[in-house]
Amino acid sequence: MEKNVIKNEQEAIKAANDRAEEIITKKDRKSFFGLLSGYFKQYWIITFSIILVTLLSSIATVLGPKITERLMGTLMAGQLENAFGGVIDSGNLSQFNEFIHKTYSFISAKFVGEDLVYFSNLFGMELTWTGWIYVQLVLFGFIAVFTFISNFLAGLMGKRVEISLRNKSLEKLVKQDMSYYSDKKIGEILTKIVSDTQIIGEQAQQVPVTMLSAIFTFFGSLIVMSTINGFLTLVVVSAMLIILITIFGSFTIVKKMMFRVRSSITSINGDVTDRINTVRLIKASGTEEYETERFKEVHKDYYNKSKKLVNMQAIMITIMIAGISSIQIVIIIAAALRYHDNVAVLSVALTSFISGVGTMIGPLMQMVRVAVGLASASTSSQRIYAIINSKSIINPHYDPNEGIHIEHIDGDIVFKDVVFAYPEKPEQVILPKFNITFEKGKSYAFVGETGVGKSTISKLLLRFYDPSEGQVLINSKHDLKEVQLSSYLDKVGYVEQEPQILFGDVLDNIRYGRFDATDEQVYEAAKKAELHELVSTWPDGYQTILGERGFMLSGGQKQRLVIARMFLKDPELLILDEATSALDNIVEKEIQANLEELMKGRTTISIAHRLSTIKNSDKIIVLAKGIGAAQSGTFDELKNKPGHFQELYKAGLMD
Ligand SMILES: Nc1ncnc2c1ncn2[C@@H]1O[C@H](COP(=O)(O)OP(=O)(O)OP(=O)(O)O)[C@@H](O)[C@H]1O
Repeated sequence: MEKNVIKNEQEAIKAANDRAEEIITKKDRKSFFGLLSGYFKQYWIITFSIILVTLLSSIATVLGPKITERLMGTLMAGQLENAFGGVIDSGNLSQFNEFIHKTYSFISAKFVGEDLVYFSNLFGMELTWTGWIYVQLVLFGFIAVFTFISNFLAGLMGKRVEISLRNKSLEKLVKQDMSYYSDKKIGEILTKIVSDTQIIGEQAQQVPVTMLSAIFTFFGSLIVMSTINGFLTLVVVSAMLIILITIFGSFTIVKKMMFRVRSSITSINGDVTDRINTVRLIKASGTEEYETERFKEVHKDYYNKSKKLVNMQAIMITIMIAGISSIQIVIIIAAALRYHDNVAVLSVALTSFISGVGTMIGPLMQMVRVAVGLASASTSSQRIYAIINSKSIINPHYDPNEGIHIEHIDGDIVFKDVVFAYPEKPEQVILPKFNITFEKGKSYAFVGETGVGKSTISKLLLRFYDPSEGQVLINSKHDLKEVQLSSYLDKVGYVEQEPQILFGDVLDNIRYGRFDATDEQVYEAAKKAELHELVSTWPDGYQTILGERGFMLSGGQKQRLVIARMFLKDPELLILDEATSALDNIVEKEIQANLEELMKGRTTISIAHRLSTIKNSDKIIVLAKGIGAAQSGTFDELKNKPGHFQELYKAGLMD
C-alpha cells in the first residue's frame, strides 16, 4: 500500500513536470504578467516612477496637437487682415477681433506699439506664434527627459527580472532530483535558462512601458483631439479600432506559432550541445560530413515553423501600414466632405488632426510591438514557469533549521527492508527486499552481473533517489529522508568511473572537496594522490586551467585529481563506484594503491568489476537479478563456496 502511494506520487510529480513544459495553457498571457507582478511589488519605487514618468511623457506628447493648433491658427490669422476690408486701427480693433473670433475662437489681435500682433490662448497662456514655438520646444525637452528616465528605469527593471529569473531557475535546477535530468537534453535546459530569461527580461523592459505609454497617449490624444473636432475624432477612433481588433485577433495565432518555433530551436540547441559533448565520438568515427548534413535536416522543421510565423508577422505589419496610411486619407476625405465650405476650419482642423493622428499612430505601432512582444514573452514565461514551479520528488531539507543534522558518520549505515525501482521506470524493480548493515570503518564491495543494480546502491547512499520502500538509516537510526542532506554529504566522498572535472584550474578543482582549505592543504592532498609531481612540471602548475570535463587530462590523471579532492575532503564514508574500471591495468594498479591509502580508517563501499579492487574487502556482497543480495562473505569464503560468486569468478568476470 505504502509502496504504491509513494510510487504513484513520484510518477505523478515526474509526469506533471514533463507536461508543464509541453502544453500551452490558457493562463499563458497571465503568466507573463503574473511573473512580473511579483517584481512590480518588489521594486515598487521603480514601478511607481515608471508609471509616473510615462504618464507625464504621454501628457507632454498629447499636448503637441493642441499647441500645433494654436501655433497654426495664430500664424494664419494674419491672412484675415485683408478679408476684413479696411485699415485696422485702435478704433475698429474690437470689430476686427469679433471678425477673427468667428473663425478662430482662441485668437485675438492687439497693437504692440505700431504693430498689429496676433495672440492665442491656452490654459491661461496668451502667446504669439513664436511664443508657441518656444512652448513646443520646451515640451519636446520634457518628452526627451521623461522618455530617457522611463526607458532607463524600465531597462533596469528588465535586467533585474532577467537575472532574478535566471538565478531562480538555476537554483531550482541544481536542487532538482537526478530523475528530473534523466530524459532531458542539457542544451534544451540551457536555452531556457539563457535565452528564455533574456526574452522575458527584454519584454519586461518593453511591454509595460510601451503599453502604458500607448494607452495614455492614445486616450490623451483622443481627449485633446475631441476638443479640436468631435466629428473627425469619431472618424479616427473608428478606423483605429478596426486596426487594433485585427491585430489583437491575430495575437493567439502568433503566440501558438512562436511557441512552436521556440520548441523547435530549443530542440536544436539540445541536439547541438549533445553533439559537441560527444565530439570525440564524431572525430573517432569520421562522421563530420554526416553530422553536417544531419544538422541541415534538423533545421528544416525550424525553418518551416519560422516561415509560418514570419508570414503571419508580415501580414500584421502590412495591415498596420495599410491601416495607418488609410487613416490619413479617411480624415482628409471626411474633413473635405464636412468642411468644404469653410476653408479656414478645414485647414486648421486638418493640420492639427494630421499632427494628432501622428501622435496616435505612435501608440498604434507600439501596440503591435506589445502584441508581438507579449506573444514571445508568454511562450518564454511558460517555459520558465515550468522550471521554477517544477516539483521535486526528494526533499533534501535545504533549510538549515530543517532535518536532522549529521555531525559525524560514527555509527553503522543500514539498508532496512529496502525495495527500489527507478521513478522513470517504476515497473522494473531493481532491488527486491534488501537488508544490509555497513559497519563503521569496514570495507564492502558489491559485485554482480552488469545491470544488476550495483551503482543503484551508491545512488541510494547519495540520496540521488529514495527507496520505493524501506529506509536507509544513518548511524543506525536516522532515516536519510529526514536528514539535512548537505550535512551528511559533507562527510561522504564519491569517486566514480567518469571523474567529474570542472572548468577551472587545478587548485579550484581539488578545493571543491573543501572550500576553506589552504593552498598548502591542497598541495598535501595532491601529494597523497601522487599528482603533485606531475602538476609541478606544468608551466602554470596548480594554476593550469583544465578544459571543460578535463579534456586536457588523461583518464588516470583525472582520477588522481578526484582522489586528491577526496584526500582533502577527508570523508567518513567513501563510495567508490567502479572508480578504476575505465583505466588500463598498469594505471589501475597505481590508482588502486592511492585509493587504498584513501580508504584507510573509513567506511568504504565499492562497486567493482575487478578482483584487485575487492580482494581485501571485509565483506563482498554478490547481487543477482530479481534476488538482490544473493551471497555475502570474504573473498576467500566466497571463492570456495558454490554459488553466484564462484560462477562470476570462474567466468573470468572478476579478473
Ligand atoms: N535513471 C534510470 N532510470 C531507469 N532505469 C535505470 C536508471 N538508471 C539505471 N537504470 C536501470 O537499473 C538497472 C541497474 O542499473 P545499475 O547502474 O545499478 O547497474 P550496475 O549493476 O551498476 O551495472 P554496470 O555493472 O553495468 O554498471 C539497469 O537495468 C539500468 O538499466
